[in-house]
Amino acid sequence: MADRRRTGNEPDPPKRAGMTAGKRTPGQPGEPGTDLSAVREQIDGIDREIQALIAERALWAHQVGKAKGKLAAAVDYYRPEREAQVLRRVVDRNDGPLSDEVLVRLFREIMSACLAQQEPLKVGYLGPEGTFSQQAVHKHFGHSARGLPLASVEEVFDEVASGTADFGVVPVENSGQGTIQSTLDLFLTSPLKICGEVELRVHQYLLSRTGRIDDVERVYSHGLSLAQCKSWLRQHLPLAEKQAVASNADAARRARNADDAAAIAGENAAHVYGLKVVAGPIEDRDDNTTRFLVIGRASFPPSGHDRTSLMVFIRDQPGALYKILEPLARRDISMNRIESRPAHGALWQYAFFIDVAGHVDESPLKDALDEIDEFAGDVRVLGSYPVAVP
Ligand SMILES: O=C(O)C(=O)C[C@]1(C(=O)O)C=C[C@@H](O)C=C1
Repeated sequence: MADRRRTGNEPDPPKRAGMTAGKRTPGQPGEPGTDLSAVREQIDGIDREIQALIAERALWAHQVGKAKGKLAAAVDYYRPEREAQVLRRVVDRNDGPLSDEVLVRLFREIMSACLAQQEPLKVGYLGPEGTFSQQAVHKHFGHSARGLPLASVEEVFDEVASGTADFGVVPVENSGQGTIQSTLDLFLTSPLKICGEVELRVHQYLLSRTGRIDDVERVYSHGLSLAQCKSWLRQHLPLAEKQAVASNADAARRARNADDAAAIAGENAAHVYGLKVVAGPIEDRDDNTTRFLVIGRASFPPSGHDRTSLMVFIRDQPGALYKILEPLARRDISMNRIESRPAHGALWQYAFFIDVAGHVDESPLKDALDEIDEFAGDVRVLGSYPVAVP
């Protein structure tokens, strides 16, 4: 490819050319039927159009960058609310044959590449490479973002807070195992904001060097992954020793060093660590899904379909929680999560993590929070962010 680095002085993006000449749709009169070379000619023509349109879109996205003015860094060009709106429109327009998920993935990659024209985003996650957290980074930010594998979820918080990473992606709950308390607790002392959520269907695989189940005497994995495959393990490897380690990728690394060991991890860990798939998917529930939060240093405007995470400190007094929840209920604001954790620093005080529908800058949530602030106090908004697009 020719070097087309941006100087900021490029001409305005070109006017759209009409590009549908000669295009046919399968099943319509005049289409080439099953004549292979004629069908491929159609595909070649469409590819030319797609490529020209992607290039044109990239020019416009760069123009948007210029419209935003001279900003400090790549992170300032990122607009999660706008990306969510673009993706929701993709889903609304979709009449098949490709699934919503596939089209969303393709458009995310296009936006990711468009944004990286300014400079790729740096996104911290629980490493090493090959973890589900890394998959969540790719799902949300596309492959043009630069992933920073870190040693712990705590380190992800630290690197985002210090500015080394623009954003971080941290696991917060699993459909079968519930909330990951250790992640929630980090919000108690962190100033960071939640600016997105990612839902990832998690498929677990048993991986080993030999690929033979009869060789397996030890199984390594993250504690949560072992729990997600408990029945399968009981049925197929009842005698093997189960050992919880820091991450699934760490498990894969260990399995690489011994013929009698196996790891439970995502299928891509097999490629990253040179292991064979013994069995999979082996998760007990076929809807096994992990929800991740995107953490950053800034708040973003509404996208039209948002969720807000609140942290509420409650003293041990009658009706304290009711006073917080009543203004929400009276306004029909739906609440899809409430979780209590001991508040750090004071004995028998609790922090409630509450997820509600809506954005803090919009009614009715804004009015409810104003009322709660006046009467109940001690409510921290962890962030308002677009509801995950599939
Ligand atoms: O619309 C914007 O603000 C853009 O910067 C363009 C664009 C896109 O490619 O559509 C790129 C990055 C942003 O995160 C959101 C959208």
